[in-house]
Amino acid sequence: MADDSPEAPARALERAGKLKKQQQQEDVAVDVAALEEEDDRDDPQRVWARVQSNLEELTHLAQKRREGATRSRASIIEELAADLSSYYEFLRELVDLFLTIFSPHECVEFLDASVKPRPVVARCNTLKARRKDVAAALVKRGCTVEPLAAWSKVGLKINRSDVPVGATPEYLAGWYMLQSAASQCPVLALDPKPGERILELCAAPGGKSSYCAQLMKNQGVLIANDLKRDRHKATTANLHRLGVKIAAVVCQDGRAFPGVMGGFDRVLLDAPCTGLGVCARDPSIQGSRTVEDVKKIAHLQKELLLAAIDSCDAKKAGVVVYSTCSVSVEENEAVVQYALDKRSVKIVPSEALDFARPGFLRCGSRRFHPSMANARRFYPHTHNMDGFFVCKLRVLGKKDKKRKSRD
Ligand SMILES: C[S@@+](CC[C@H](N)C(=O)[O-])C[C@H]1O[C@@H](n2cnc3c(N)ncnc32)[C@H](O)[C@@H]1O
Repeated sequence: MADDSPEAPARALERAGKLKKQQQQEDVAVDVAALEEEDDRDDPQRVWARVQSNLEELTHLAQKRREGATRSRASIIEELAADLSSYYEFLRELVDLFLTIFSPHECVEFLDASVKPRPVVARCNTLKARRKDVAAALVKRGCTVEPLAAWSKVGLKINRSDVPVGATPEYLAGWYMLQSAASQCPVLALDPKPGERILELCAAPGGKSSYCAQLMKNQGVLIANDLKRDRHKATTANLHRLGVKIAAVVCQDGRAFPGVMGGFDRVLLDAPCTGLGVCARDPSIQGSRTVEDVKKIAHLQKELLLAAIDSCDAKKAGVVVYSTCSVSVEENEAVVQYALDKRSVKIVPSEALDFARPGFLRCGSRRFHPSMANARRFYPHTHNMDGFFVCKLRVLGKKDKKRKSRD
């Protein structure tokens, strides 16, 4: 029966008000639940647990399918990539890129090692001191040191130090340079000899150039070139401190270098790159580098590599070493393959670097020359070194080879 008493409108209003309030409370309750759910999903512990369970599921996918599981490999990888991106704070597109290089399990190992610092390494400068003297001086200053590795005669790993090792009197006197283990490898591949003409095309701040001068025993000619004038002060200061007497510091765009000087016995191209192998040193890389950056820089790297080859003395079968501190295939194997297609060069082994992983012969739909196995890849999770790529080329003849097929 309809309520037509005088109080009816007031009661109806009150009822409506109560209903509205109840509805609002329910809405808030729903939102809080949704937020809690979302927070829980992003909770690092839960994300990590999901990563582990997805890796487990991928390992036993066939068996799980037989037992009735219905998730596809693609959907597991999709969730894994999203979780890895949130857990390690890498852009999602970078995680996708790493998943084209590594298996899912290895990708997790790589990311985990990538965000942890690498050991501090002193490269002893044999132009001024012996390794045992450097070691003794550092120990006296409260450092704990050990030889870097069997492949290095000059590296010292500094495990603990009570003093800033970049400011000791021995450092200032040029007895050693702080240089990561991986950074020393391109120079070992180049193998410069006393009396030779050596070019480093992208040399600032001079870490690798000074190592070249050391192996050349300060005999020969060393050109340390870099595009960026503001970086030259650091190069000059380092070369001076380390007692290098054979270097000229030059400021040219490396792409135009063959028009400036040529006829070098060996050329090192330690190319500008995205730095995807050295994220621990610069954490901003993981949240800012994009796949578009990789493409752009690969274009520059190809131009620089052709210029490095053209700066060599083709008659003397010159040597070019190409290196980057990136792990992307686009900046490494693809750049070298471009040079193989455009110039008369072949990839040769870098014997000193046998311990590292071989370059890729394929990645996704890309195929590379079989000799790419002579290139070397270094990773934080396998070698406790920066992510690096090193490839040694021998120049076979004059430029502009028009290849029809890969031989
Ligand atoms: C990876 S760093 C070189 C590090 C150096 N080899 C060392 O060991 O100390 C790359 C260098 O390339 C230089 N660079 C960038 N574009 C260049 C270009 N077009 N020509 C020459 N140098 C360039 C940058 O200024 C940067 O110093």
